[in-house]
Amino acid sequence: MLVRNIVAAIEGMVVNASLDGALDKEVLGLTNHSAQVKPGYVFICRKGSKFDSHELVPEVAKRDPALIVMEKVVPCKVPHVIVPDSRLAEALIAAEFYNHPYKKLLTIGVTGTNGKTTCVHLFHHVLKQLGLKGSMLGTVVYDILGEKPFHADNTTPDAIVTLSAMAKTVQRNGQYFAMEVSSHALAMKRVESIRFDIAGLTNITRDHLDYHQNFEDYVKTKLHIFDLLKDEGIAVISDEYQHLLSKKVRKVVYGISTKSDYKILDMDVEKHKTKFRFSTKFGIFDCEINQPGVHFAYNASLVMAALMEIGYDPKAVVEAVKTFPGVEGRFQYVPEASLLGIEVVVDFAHSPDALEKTLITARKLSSGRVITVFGAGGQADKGKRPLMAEVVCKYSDITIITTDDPRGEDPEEILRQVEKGVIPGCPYLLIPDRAEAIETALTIANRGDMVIVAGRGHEEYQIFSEEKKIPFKDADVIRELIKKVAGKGKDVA
Ligand SMILES: CC(=O)N[C@H]1[C@@H](OP(=O)(O)OP(=O)(O)OC[C@H]2O[C@@H](n3ccc(=O)[nH]c3=O)[C@H](O)[C@@H]2O)O[C@H](CO)[C@@H](O)[C@@H]1O[C@H](C)C(=O)N[C@@H](C)C(=O)N[C@H](CCC(=O)O)C(=O)O
Ligand SMILES: Nc1ncnc2c1ncn2[C@@H]1O[C@H](COP(=O)(O)OP(=O)(O)OP(=O)(O)O)[C@@H](O)[C@H]1O
Repeated sequence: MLVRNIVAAIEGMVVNASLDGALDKEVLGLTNHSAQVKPGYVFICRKGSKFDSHELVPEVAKRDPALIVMEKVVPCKVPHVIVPDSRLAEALIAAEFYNHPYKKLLTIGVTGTNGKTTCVHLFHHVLKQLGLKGSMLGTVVYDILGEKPFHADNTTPDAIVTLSAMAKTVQRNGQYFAMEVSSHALAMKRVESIRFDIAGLTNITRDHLDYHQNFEDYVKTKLHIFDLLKDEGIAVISDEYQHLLSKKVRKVVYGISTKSDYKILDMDVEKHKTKFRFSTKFGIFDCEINQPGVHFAYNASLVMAALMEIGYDPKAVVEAVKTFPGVEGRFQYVPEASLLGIEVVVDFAHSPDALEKTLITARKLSSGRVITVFGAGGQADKGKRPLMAEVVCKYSDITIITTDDPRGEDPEEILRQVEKGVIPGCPYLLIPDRAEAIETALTIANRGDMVIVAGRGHEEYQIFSEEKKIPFKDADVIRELIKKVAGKGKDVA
């Protein structure tokens, strides 16, 4: 690919350019990080939250890049263009450089406050069961066809990483690409040049109001996913939120209400699964998903409605969902809890709505009390902290407020902000040390009680600050603490 093709991809937005003799130069790669610039690369400057890489233009210019894309003028002698929005330019350039790979794939994007990971893993699982090959990107894992799965920092990577992963999927004869699309990604234009066959919205409830100006802005940002549909693409949305989608698109509604095209009937939440009947234009099917809770029936319905709607065999889709093992840290039982005669569940719930859905499930399944251990993450929506405590108190017999990932904030101050939401009269404890908080829950639990350890799910490290990351996986810590508490001869009778 030549520099002229890259410049053509952003033609409408270039406000100034210095391209003498550069247009026929070969482009060998793209990057937005200075350390990765090699001769022949396009370097895209970005102003970030910590750093503005325009400052590095003089240094990068010495490495013979094919082109530098900037948002403001930094004098330099290498070919460069000035654009008003370098993140948008990055998205357009990446699509061009990787030859618009989304056109050759069944592309699936799922947004929503909660449930994205579950839905995307489920799409990946079902499509593989149906005999297709493809890739998946999300919070827990990036599983790119032909590569070893790995965990990455971002739920949704930048445009260069995403489009490169899509291109590899095409090269390796993959047929689909399923990805979580966070609201940050939509706002930062990481998926702006991708077009989806299926765009799903699980729900929009309180979260991320540190980043988005207000709830209206958050909703608007999430709904933008539906502007990114292919011509024949479908918008899959639950009955509760379908009224928000006024845009003229092929809308597929799922849920329990009569407004639903794909309707959930007769739901039955059991210890390890949720059973329901699914009424569709293809008939009524007996469905189940191996995770307990109404919310998981909703996630399964999004996936089934989407795949049935685009032509996959409904029976095969329903059967494939039944074999889904679930996602680590999403209503995950710790089997060793039977040593204490109790149930212990690890769940990634870290927003008021996710906590509510999880604790409603816990209340239904517990034959005894519900004891909840949770905290709030640092450097994230502070307004949700007391709301989380309110929900936990409402559904728990005992609330234990502890530390999540403080990410540079004072853990004790976060605890105090969470505590403000405690409903007067609710029994609660403040135990800053997470292991101690979990041990306390295990110690005070009686036979038949259920302990919910919420907030960190699959996560392997507790992040106190950029410098201080401590290995801490809730499920592993719980296993060790169960042995310790059982070893002390806790009477479970
Ligand atoms: C606040 C935020 O969104 N940060 C993201 C962003 O970093 P940034 O632009 O702020 O980076 P920066 O460090 O200020 O640097 C600015 C620019 O300088 C460049 N740079 C920097 C240093 C250098 O030596 N040379 C250089 O060229 C960087 O490559 C970057 O282009 O761009 C990085 C690369 O694309 C992201 O990894 C990083 O995500 C961080 C990890 C993050 O926490 N993001 C959160 C807010 C986020 O996006 N979360 C959502 C999920 C939320 C959810 O659903 O729970 C997500 O999709 O991950
Ligand atoms: N449809 C849903 N509605 C409400 N809560 C849900 C739903 N699905 C899952 N949850 C809750 O949200 C938690 C996170 O689920 P999941 O990882 O699937 O969502 P996510 O959108 O990927 O979250 P994040 O953006 O924080 O990574 C679960 O552990 C569960 O408590």
